[in-house]
Amino acid sequence: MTSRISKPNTETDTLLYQRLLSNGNRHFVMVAGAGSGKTTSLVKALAQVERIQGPALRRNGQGIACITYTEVAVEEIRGDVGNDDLFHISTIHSFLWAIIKPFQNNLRDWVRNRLQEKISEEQTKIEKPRTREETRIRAAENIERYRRQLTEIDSVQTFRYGTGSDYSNGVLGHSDILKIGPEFIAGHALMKTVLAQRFPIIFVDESQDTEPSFVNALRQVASAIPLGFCLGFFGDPVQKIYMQGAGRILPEDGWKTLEKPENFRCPQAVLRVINRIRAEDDGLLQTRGRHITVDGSEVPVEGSARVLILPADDRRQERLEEARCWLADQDGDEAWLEQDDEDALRMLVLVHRMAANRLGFPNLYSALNDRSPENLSSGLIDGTAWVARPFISYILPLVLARHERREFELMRLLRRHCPRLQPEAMAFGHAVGLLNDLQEQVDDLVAMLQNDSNERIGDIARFMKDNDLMEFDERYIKLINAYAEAANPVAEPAPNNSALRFMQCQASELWGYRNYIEKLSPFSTQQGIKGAEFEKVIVVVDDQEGRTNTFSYGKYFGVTEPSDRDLSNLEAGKDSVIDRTRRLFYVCCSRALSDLAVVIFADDTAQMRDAMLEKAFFEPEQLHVFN
Ligand SMILES: Nc1ncnc2c1ncn2[C@@H]1O[C@H](COP(=O)(O)OP(=O)(O)OP(=O)(O)O)[C@@H](O)[C@H]1O
Repeated sequence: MTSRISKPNTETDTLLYQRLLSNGNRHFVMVAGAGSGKTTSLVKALAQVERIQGPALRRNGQGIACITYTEVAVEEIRGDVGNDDLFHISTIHSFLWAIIKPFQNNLRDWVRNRLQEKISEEQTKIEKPRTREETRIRAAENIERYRRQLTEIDSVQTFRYGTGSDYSNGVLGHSDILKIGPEFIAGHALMKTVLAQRFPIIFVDESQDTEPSFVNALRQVASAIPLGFCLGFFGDPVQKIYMQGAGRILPEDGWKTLEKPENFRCPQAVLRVINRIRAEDDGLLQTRGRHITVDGSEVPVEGSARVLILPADDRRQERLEEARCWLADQDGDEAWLEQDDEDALRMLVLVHRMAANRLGFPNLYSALNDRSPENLSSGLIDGTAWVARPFISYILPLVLARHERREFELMRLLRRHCPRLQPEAMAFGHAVGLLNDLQEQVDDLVAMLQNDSNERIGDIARFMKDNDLMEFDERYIKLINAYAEAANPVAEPAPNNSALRFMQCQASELWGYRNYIEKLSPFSTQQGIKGAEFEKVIVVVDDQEGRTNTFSYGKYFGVTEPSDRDLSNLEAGKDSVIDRTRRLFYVCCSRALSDLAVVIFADDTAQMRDAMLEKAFFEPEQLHVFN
């Protein structure tokens, strides 16, 4: 990661400082293209405020809030400004949660109303004459569940924030927080005052993808408190990649619009490509490009931008590796083969499933994703799914510690998790014998989790339970028993068998999964890398493997027929799958600091080449077809 804070000031930075220090209306919208230094302006402004107003703000117990879209982006900003607690840098969700958490009674009321609302929705389904019998039965079951939850929430002590909602156990999910936060801010005058007092400056980065309801709630705070409070949005409408994002933020009267014409990140070859991509959208043409200092003078970096078109057959994984070898060979640059260095190379895939296939955990992915409950599917992505947690936080680290002979870590993990090492259990036993037994069992575990082992995840869980190596909760014990009793592998995914399907996966799949969530692999999703930058970027385009309703590279490049719905959206000037895919492609291509390669898997490689020639984003000699 390059340090943003030390970059020279631009004219816009100076305008922004002046605005922040003024006594009048300080609200603003900064809008500019990729790599134009919006986040840089943001972190420099944070540092400037800290220098000038920091002591006073600290004395008053106040802070500066900086809200952005992904954890990656939070880390990027933290990397620049450090961990100064004057700055409250967070994702939208954690920001909202920090604000609403103290209002526990209001949260309980909200959940009660939400459940009543859900009951009425299900009731309406039942009452509709054309509703199918099956749906009616399911709706009745849901009503019963919601009614039960209504009684259970009364005994919830405190509500917490988790990945998926589980009201009975006091857990509010991502989507709840996004609803509650803006509602609370917009609906309570006191909340607005408290918010502005606690954070006299609120910056929102990646504002194009921020929930409109949250943007509106903040607008309301800004109108209610025109002076002494500063609301600043930083964004680029052409980088909006989430359906629900606010897009372009229109300034209110008195707000200032700040623009930045240059791109500081991309080398010339990439800048030409992204300018051509953008020409089909708002036509903004960025200038300059990345420069480096050579012999004391600033020179532009040329970089590279290539397209590799490969057949979409069942050898994709090998073909991607071959493509990387080809690039390394062409450039005489081994960095194309990089596996570990996060900043050197990133391969951007459209959906997590593509990474799962390539990293060797396709079944585990399918078990927790396909038709699975929301808490498992979202927990799959960040490693917090309850079925996976013991493996990620204890079992795999234990095996690694043993394998790598890190005895201290091994003991630390066992002391923390193994019931046999708890003081009350130790009081009656023979410590040396116990430790020897434990060592042997951990060795067995290492063998069971080897790549060529045939053990299933459920076998590992049973081993842990039978040998009292870990304390499982009741839900997990039920699952282990269900695994032991299930004679055959589950064939069809269904919401109630995801956890069992997870148990039935090969245990060795856990390693690829761990690499993925611990970010030890060079893969990221195309949506997950907003705000970030890497020396080399490989954008993997594969419509077959990464089928989604939201994006279609085939339609965007013109090799897949648009549907009637796409055509009518286009005709009506509505946001279409083509617009969305273009914006995603723009975001991906604009991440490269030096070299960009777009690897396209195509059914018909010649047709794809023609389509890319027609689009004319890349120089014709930079299109390479491999059959
Ligand atoms: N004034 C500047 N002079 C030189 N380099 C700069 C300047 N401003 C930003 N940069 C560099 O340009 C790159 C892009 O900056 P930054 O990430 O802030 O842009 P951004 O507009 O937020 O990008 P995006 O919207 O594409 O995520 C970074 O490597 C940053 O260090």
